[in-house]
Amino acid sequence: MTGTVVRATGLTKRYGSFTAVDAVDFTLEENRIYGLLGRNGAGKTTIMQLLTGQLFANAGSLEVFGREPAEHADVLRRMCFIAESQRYPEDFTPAHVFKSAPWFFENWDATFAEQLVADFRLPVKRRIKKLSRGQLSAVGVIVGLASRAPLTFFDEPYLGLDAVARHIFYDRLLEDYAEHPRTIVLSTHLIDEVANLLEHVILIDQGRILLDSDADEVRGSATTIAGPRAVVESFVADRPVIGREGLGGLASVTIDGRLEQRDRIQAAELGLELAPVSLQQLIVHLTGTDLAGSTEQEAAA
Ligand SMILES: Nc1ncnc2c1ncn2[C@@H]1O[C@H](COP(=O)(O)OP(=O)(O)OP(=O)(O)O)[C@@H](O)[C@H]1O
Repeated sequence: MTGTVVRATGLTKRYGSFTAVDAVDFTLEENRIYGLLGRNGAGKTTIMQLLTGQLFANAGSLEVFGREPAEHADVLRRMCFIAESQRYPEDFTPAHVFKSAPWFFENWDATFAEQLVADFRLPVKRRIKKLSRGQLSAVGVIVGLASRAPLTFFDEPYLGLDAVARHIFYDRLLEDYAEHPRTIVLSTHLIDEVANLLEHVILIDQGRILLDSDADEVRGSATTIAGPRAVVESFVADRPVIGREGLGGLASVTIDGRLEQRDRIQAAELGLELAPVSLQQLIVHLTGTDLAGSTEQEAAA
């Protein structure tokens, strides 16, 4: 059974004369993992702050679990928001944070939190202000996971986390989500890393929604064709090209849309390889820039 957890209509947030969130409409459904993606300053954090009652909208309507989130304790209690630079009380240790977590999160699983502490090798008795950047992020990730809040937001939670720790986060998130489904919103620039986690993608650009789509549909909406440059270029000649890469005589060209069966057969006969397009490539195309600062080589003209 699924239901709508968040319903935003015409949601608008202005800072003075600047419109950070511009009349957006979207819903978040129960028990799905969302990617809230977009370039720096797109409005992702602002949207999450509106949803978690930390900011008031200037216009539009917002329902979270059927009510305005701000000042409704019963709604706020069902949410967990992990910010990029989460703050904790002065002189707290991670142990203090985890001990007080059940007051805020009724689904808190202390055993799961302990397992995560071991996974992240977190020194729980060290004062938070003495923790490394990555260890501080691990505290937030542990709170976000072990709280099992019905609506959980991770706003770029991995600052300073090394690759091993980030993959522990992704693995534990997926394992735990399978056992305890809930709605999770992940805002990140490391799109390729989380691509397989995401079930739905909302792409924000300059305060507006550019894409709101099932992740599988997004992935299937373009194709990469690779092989000898001349053969590839001839194959894509009349098709909508959205990206080109290559080295020497080899080219890899991405086209918008799916290929028909006869095109696939023709590509195979020409010895061309067809590959699915990464979510990141598509998003780079849609927003006009590489979010992760990719070093992929553009094909020589
Ligand atoms: N308190 C504020 N006063 C004025 N402008 C603000 C304020 N907070 C955010 N903004 C502006 O609103 C826009 C959206 O900011 P927001 O933090 O939501 O972006 P973001 O998508 O989360 O970006 P990033 O990926 O860089 O974290 C930005 O242009 C930002 O400069």
